[in-house]
Amino acid sequence: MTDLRHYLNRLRGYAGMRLYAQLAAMVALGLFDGIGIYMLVPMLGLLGLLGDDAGAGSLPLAGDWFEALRGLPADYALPVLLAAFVLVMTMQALLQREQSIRSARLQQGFVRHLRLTLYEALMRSNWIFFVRRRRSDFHHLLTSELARVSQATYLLLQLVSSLVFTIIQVGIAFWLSAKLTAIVLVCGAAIALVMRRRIRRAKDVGNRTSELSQRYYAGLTDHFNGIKDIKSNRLESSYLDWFRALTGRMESNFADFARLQATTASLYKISAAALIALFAYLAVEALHVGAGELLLIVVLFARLWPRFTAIQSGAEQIGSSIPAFRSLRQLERESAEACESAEAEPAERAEGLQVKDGIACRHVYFRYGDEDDAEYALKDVCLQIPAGKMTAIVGKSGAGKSTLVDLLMGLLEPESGTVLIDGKPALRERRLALRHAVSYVAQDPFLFHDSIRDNLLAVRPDAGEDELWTALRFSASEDFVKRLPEGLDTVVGDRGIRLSGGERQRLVLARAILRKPSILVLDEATSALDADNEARIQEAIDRLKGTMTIIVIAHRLSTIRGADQVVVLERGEAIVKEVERQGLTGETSAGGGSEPSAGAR
Ligand SMILES: Nc1ncnc2c1ncn2[C@@H]1O[C@H](COP(=O)(O)OP(=O)(O)OP(=O)(O)O)[C@@H](O)[C@H]1O
Repeated sequence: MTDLRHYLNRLRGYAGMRLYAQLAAMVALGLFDGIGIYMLVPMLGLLGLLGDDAGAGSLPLAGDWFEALRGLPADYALPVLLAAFVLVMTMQALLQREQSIRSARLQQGFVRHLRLTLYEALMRSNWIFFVRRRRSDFHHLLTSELARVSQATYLLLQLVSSLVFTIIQVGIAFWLSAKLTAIVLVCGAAIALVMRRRIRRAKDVGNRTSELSQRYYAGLTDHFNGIKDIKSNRLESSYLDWFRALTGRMESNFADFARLQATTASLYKISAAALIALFAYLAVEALHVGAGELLLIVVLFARLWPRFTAIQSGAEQIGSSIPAFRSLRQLERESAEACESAEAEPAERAEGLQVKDGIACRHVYFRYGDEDDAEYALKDVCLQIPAGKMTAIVGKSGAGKSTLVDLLMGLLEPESGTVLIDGKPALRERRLALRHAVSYVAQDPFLFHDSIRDNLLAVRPDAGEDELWTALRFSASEDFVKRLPEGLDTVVGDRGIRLSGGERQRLVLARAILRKPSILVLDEATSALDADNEARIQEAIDRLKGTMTIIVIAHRLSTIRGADQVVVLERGEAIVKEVERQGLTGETSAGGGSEPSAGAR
């Protein structure tokens, strides 16, 4: 119930007055429909299908109309009534059309609002939020779960419309015959009470649907990301088995829901038949109701009963979709808690913070888990990254190199200790401003499924053709891009799959340089290059020294040869080595682990 309340509040908050206008239109539609039915009896009377005493004369209000119609010349009465009937029905149809369009707009607008709010909250979340979560869950929520919420919104609007319609028609029926309507309503209420349990069962099915589709998305994302490993290790059959089992569970879950709905529909049909029999018996034998009144009540309830069924089935479906809204809300709440920038960055700050002296760590501790016994990835790290110089970070795999770089770039916050930018603590605002000035080239370079040109322009849309080629030249990519059949307009494929690892790395490096950063961070950025290309890039990076702060994570000695200082990390602890200008010799292995011969902590 709480989830439903939150959902309704959210819908009301989004739609505001539009929701009440929709409700008013629904009321008007119900009234028009009721008037249309009400006109049936005078019509049938004028057609001579009902006897005088059993016709409109016995109905409230209709008697006056009927008399007025009878006052008209005989040739005009029926055409006037029929024309009025067509007019009422036309107005109802036009209003219905307008209401359907507005309802669809409201539904789509609401779903877009949810989509946008969640996407924005995710985009504004800090890095640790992403580190601790599965990416496929975001896809799942933003696609499949949102589609379920969209469906629930559609059904909710239908349900409200059915409810309004039903209430109005029941009101009319009451007015026509309070006794008969009371009988039908008592039976209806008894049935609704019995059916309540079925809505709860629908909710259980909905919970299972959320859980299964989340697994489905997570599995698919993992499998297609790792498809090369699967194919090369001939693991297809075990993944197929997993897929068969999960889709089997999804199928039976869906079948459960279909069974639930079909049973509900048949229960309603059976009870409708029993009710009509009881109703006819009581009307004729006990209450001695007139033919006109009986006809109207039968018409009304014949139209209303399917609405009861629709209300029940709509409530079941909404019940089964509400868990999707709950998951959405939960992620929204969690990402709001992890929000690092509440509002859009002012344009002037997009320039980025220019680091003059350097970035420093003072007794920095960091760990990924928030449990007490979680291992520290960085322990008591003290170091200074001087501005305009090149610092290399080396160490064994898992020593904490990427974590340290993430802290220096302001992506992560230390658990204790301080990161200082030009001697001032790197508080949130400064960290965000710093990131505008950073270009980061990851270990696993990422390219969008787009042309090379668009991949480059993604970081600097205003860059001219000359600047693109200069950046490509810098990263030793010019030759291979020129050789591609469509040059800069060649589409690189999903994550750049149509290029070799080394080509991808060089393009990402070109993109990083194109941004003209004041801090360039290279995380094993040349690991996939051959010696020749690496040497060319190394020379280019050497030429950058003095113009920007360069931080490189490296395994190869060749990569750190030009560094001004080397930070050796070992199990999260850092040792800093000043390097003689002539470069590093074999005394320090880039794999880390050797004792420092000089340095400061
Ligand atoms: N997302 C994460 N969640 C939990 N622990 C993590 C996460 N990322 C890294 N770690 C842990 O933090 C420690 C440091 O990892 P980090 O990636 O910084 O090492 P690294 O020196 O960059 O390694 P490599 O050279 O293999 O990339 C490791 O023990 C690692 O297991």
